[in-house]
Amino acid sequence: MSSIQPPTLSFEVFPPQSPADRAALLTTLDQLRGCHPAFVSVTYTNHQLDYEQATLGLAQTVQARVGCPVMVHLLAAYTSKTQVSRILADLESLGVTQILGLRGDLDPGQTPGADFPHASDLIRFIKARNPQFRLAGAGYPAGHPESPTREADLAHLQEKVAAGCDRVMTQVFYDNQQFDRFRADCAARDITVPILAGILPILSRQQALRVETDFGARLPQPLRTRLDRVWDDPVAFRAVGLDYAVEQINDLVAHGVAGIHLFTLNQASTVAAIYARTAALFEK
Ligand SMILES: NC(=O)C1=CN([C@@H]2O[C@H](COP(=O)(O)OP(=O)(O)OC[C@H]3O[C@@H](n4cnc5c(N)ncnc54)[C@H](O)[C@@H]3O)[C@@H](O)[C@H]2O)C=CC1
Ligand SMILES: Nc1nc(=O)c2c([nH]1)NC[C@@H]1CN(c3ccc(C(=O)N[C@@H](CCC(=O)O)C(=O)O)cc3)CN21
Repeated sequence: MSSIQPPTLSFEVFPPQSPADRAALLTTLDQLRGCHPAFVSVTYTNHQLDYEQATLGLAQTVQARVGCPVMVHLLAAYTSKTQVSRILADLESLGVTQILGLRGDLDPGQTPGADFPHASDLIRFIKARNPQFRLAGAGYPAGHPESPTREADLAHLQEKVAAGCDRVMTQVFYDNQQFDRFRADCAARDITVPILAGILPILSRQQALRVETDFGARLPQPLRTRLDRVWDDPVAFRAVGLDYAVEQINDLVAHGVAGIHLFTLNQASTVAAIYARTAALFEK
């Protein structure tokens, strides 16, 4: 008998911006309920939205509709200590116990605040104020685009873990060997917390271009070749992207990944397509 734990399966959703988007999201949440997620994460990537209303509002909806634990994203760069303290109190009253502590993307038109220059500063602050929260931090299999070296980036990740993260969630990636190297590098630095692999299926041409420019991911040549062949056929393109994500997940699980975190982009059809082909791999 193998005593190896099956990996966890978790999902990311984001606050909708229109009534039509909200309706689609609710369908997605109903779909997620049937996937028995270990948790669902709720982003805050749009600074135009009110955090309490958008992220905390959606956190409540997920709790009610999916019935699983929620992890909220909290961004350090534009948030003050006073705001974080208020948000932590709100999270406590909502029963949300998990936080992904990020610096977040910098907006060229907006000067970041001085309280939390890096994610580790936010994570340390939360742990000191409220140790019962479970914190996660972001990891970069390809290295963070702003980091001078991969080494520097790993040192910063180590700092986040020392500050109190009990899990690492990776940036999207398409090269599993890169992920395996990242895992080995983490282990060599005594980063022993579970590393959850962030998976974003490439379902459109726009997405293929975007993951490289915005997220610093590299598309390996075999994937490029497969996408190139269907470049002008959106339906076939989507099928290739889904196939690749399923292959990627299978291979990561075969290599003992701690968990898969699927970026759903709030699309029920994406969740359904991936889950139908991978459900047996995960803990229930
Ligand atoms: N993975 C995810 O789910 C999401 C990720 N993001 C990412 O958030 C990124 C930044 O957030 P985090 O990774 O949480 O930020 P971070 O603060 O850990 O790292 C940001 C950059 O600063 C560097 N850095 C970290 N600590 C440092 C220190 N003490 N001294 C000098 N440099 C240091 C890092 O190496 C990296 O280049 C964005 O660029 C974006 O990629 C944003 C939303 C969601
Ligand atoms: N640098 C960075 N910023 C992030 O916000 C971020 C990451 N990395 N990595 C992990 C996840 C992935 N995120 C993503 C991934 C894709 C889209 C995206 O393609 N959005 C579509 C709209 C989707 C829709 O509304 O259906 C877009 O065209 O912007 C958005 C956020 C957010 N997270």
